[in-house]
Amino acid sequence: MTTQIKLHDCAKTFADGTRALAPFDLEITGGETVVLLGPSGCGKTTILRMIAGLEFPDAGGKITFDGDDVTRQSIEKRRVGMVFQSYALFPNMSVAQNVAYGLKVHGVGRDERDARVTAMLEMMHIDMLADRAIDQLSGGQRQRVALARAIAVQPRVLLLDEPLTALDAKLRVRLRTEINGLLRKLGITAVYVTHDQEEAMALGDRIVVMQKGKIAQIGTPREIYRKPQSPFVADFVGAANRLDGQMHDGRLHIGERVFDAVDAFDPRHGDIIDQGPVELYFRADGLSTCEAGDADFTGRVEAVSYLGERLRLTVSGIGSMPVIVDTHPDDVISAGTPVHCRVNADRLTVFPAVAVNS
Ligand SMILES: Nc1ncnc2c1ncn2[C@@H]1O[C@H](COP(=O)(O)OP(=O)(O)OP(=O)(O)O)[C@@H](O)[C@H]1O
Repeated sequence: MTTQIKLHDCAKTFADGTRALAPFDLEITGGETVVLLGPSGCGKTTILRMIAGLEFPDAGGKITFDGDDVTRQSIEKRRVGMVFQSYALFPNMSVAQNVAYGLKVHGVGRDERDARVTAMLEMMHIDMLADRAIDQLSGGQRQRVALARAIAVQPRVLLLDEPLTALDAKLRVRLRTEINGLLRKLGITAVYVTHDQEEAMALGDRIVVMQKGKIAQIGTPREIYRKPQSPFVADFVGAANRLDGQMHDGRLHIGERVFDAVDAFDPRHGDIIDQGPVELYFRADGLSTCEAGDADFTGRVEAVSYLGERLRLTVSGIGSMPVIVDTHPDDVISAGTPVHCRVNADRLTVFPAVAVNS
């Protein structure tokens, strides 16, 4: 059984007058994992807390679970499981007691409780830690306990607020993979808050990119990555490069060069940009190094970083700011030398220049 969540016209103004969220609509399909992604203070946690029943939307907002109006329902009635950045475990109870706690509160009998605790601990690979005290666990182990505890009560919805932020990078990636597997296996509806773009891509069926209390874009990881609808989204999901250009009769001009196969779609109006100044956003794969004869531009290598599977060049002289270009890790290129680059026009995202600061 999976739960569909709908938020309709939900805004949030706090008692001190802070407008944390402008009115928005969001539909989460049963069994789906939706990731709320955005910089600090954009309203991610506030949305999560509204779904949990820890905050209520301003008058006029409505939240439903499978069509049932839960807008004013308390957290206890909503049957949500929550996992936070800080583990919020009971330090004076063992691992097993922590996981059993919610079941006890829900009136689950002893035998069933023991069976479920065992199953949860096995699922999270912490069955050998059942009798340990919480303060004898590593950060990663604690977060596994927190997950086991949240899932044990078979919630309708699982809410996760930056659960991996406190962990080191390697553990974060490992636990992220495990959480991903777990969410697929359980088929539970999940809402996951993070400011980490990579984590959002890895976990989300869909990603909701937030900007200053508003939804900037909703889409699959692929859509968000390849078709960002604003410079903000492009920038936030890692399009570090920017060039200025001009559209003339549907063709893209960058300096002296002209490109035909460019998807110059204005996301604000839904029409094609034929004319006028544009800003181009792209990742390292928007440019490739090449022979002089194939080059669109020749720049100068400012810095070289060896990243193992690729060599990353910082190149000046192509636009007003240096651009990042990746090349083969075995290439021998040193700072201070000229480099020839070809534009991969299908990797560019084009925005009207006027949208840059919006
Ligand atoms: N109880 C409150 N009273 C007043 N303002 C609040 C309250 N809780 C949050 N805010 C404000 O609402 C805005 C959104 O906060 P929220 O915690 O949802 O952001 P966030 O995107 O989750 O940020 P972070 O990643 O830093 O946790 C912020 O400006 C925050 O300061």
